[in-house]
Amino acid sequence: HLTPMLEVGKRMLRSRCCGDDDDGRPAMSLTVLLAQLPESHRAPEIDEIIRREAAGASEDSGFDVRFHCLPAEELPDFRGGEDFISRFMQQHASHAREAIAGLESRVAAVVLDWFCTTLLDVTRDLGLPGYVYFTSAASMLALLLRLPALDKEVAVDFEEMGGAVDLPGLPPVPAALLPTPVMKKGCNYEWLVYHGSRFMEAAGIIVNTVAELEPAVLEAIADGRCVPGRRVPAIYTVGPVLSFKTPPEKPHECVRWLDAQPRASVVFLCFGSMGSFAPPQVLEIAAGLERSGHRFLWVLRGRPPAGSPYPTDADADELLPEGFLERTKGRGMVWPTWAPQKDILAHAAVGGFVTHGGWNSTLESLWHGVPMAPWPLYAEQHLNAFELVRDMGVAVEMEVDRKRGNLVEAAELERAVRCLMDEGSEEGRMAREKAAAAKAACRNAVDGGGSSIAALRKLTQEMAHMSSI
Ligand SMILES: O=c1ccn([C@@H]2O[C@H](COP(=O)(O)OP(=O)(O)O[C@H]3O[C@H](CO)[C@@H](O)[C@H](O)[C@H]3O)[C@@H](O)[C@H]2O)c(=O)[nH]1
Repeated sequence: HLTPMLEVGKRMLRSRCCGDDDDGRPAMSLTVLLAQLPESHRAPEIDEIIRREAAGASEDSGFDVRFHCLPAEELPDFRGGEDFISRFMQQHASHAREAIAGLESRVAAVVLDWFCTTLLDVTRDLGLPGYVYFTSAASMLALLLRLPALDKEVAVDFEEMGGAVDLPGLPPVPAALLPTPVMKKGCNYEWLVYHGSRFMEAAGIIVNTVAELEPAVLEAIADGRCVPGRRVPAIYTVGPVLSFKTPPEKPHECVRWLDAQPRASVVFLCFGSMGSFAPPQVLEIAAGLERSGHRFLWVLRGRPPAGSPYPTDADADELLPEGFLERTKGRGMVWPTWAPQKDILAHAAVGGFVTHGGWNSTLESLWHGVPMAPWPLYAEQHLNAFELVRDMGVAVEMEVDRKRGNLVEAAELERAVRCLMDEGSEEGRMAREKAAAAKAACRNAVDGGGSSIAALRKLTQEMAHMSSI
């Protein structure tokens, strides 16, 4: 959530719509408030992002960007995860209030990550407009906006209800493809219902999507079809919000390997910041890739250690079938740790992407016109996969057995990879065409007169206007 949100902030500054001073410097600055976990629980990556951004942000955008870390608090009880972040945010509310009230510059608006809607109480008390930044697709936003009403209509678990859920702007969504906490009304369910209702109090909702990618869902939200009878906050589609760093002088090993492969010949497999598989599933993937005959670049991670959601580096020799690396030498590469996904998707040798369907990965793939085969694992990824295949047509379908821990058998992976990559595959051809059109839509959106630039401009103008009242 952090990286795209920072990028949005920088883009808002860059849009220079809050009126330039005479010397040409913009009058708008950005302060990033971070609620911190105690050091014992902090991911080192986060500290690294803060350090890097704090050092480079102002320089690379030429604007005033500051970080303000709120004092670390004792952690609320994590049992079950339910409401954890909301309670965490409640603990930080007074710190956030003090920090915002104590800022030297006049505050135009506060933008809250969508997990932090609890802090809308603070912005209301301070008389400031509170916007919500939404990190996922408009389809997920539509579901969350509709969830408080849906919750009253459906007394049982959605899973038990079976059938499909009517989500305006999308084909009926099978209940079995709803995000896990919604489907089972389990851990975090109440928390999602809570956010869905609080979104309605926001001054506006900023969404990391592109108007042209999800037109029907966005229209349904704007028309009030998700929350009948109430005025929905303005939606600002500002995506794709991707931050690109200048590639390193010495290309990454994965990129150098891709340099030696023919155009659009490699299928890339990567499963986000938290995706990893149990050893039996790894064997199925290996068998499927081997039998498909296609070239592949596979980011293989090891299971997370106890207490952490993040995978470890994989021990490829231990996990892979005997002789696999030998047999696939030359046409396959297994990368056992974090990979430079953006640079890989940008490479001309990549022709398809087997992805967990996280929204950032999806946008990165579409930005480069790479068609996908989604393999959803958790969060809202099943819904994303449904939208990518059934609505946008930028992906081919892969059968994922959700009842058996999102299992994909070797034969099914082989079929899906062939479908995505074989030259003669009609389904693959269609997905490639749609992905190419999506690429054009993404690039147009952030071009001079594009929809995302226009939305950013409108947003910053609105903020400037409100702060001057
Ligand atoms: O080896 C890797 C693995 C991941 N990435 C990057 O990590 C990010 C992953 O983001 P995303 O695809 O959104 O997946 P998650 O990290 O799983 O993101 C969470 O947040 C997303 C946005 O809300 C949701 O869509 C997801 O379901 C949720 O799991 C992307 O920028 C990738 O390029 C790498 O660079 N190298």
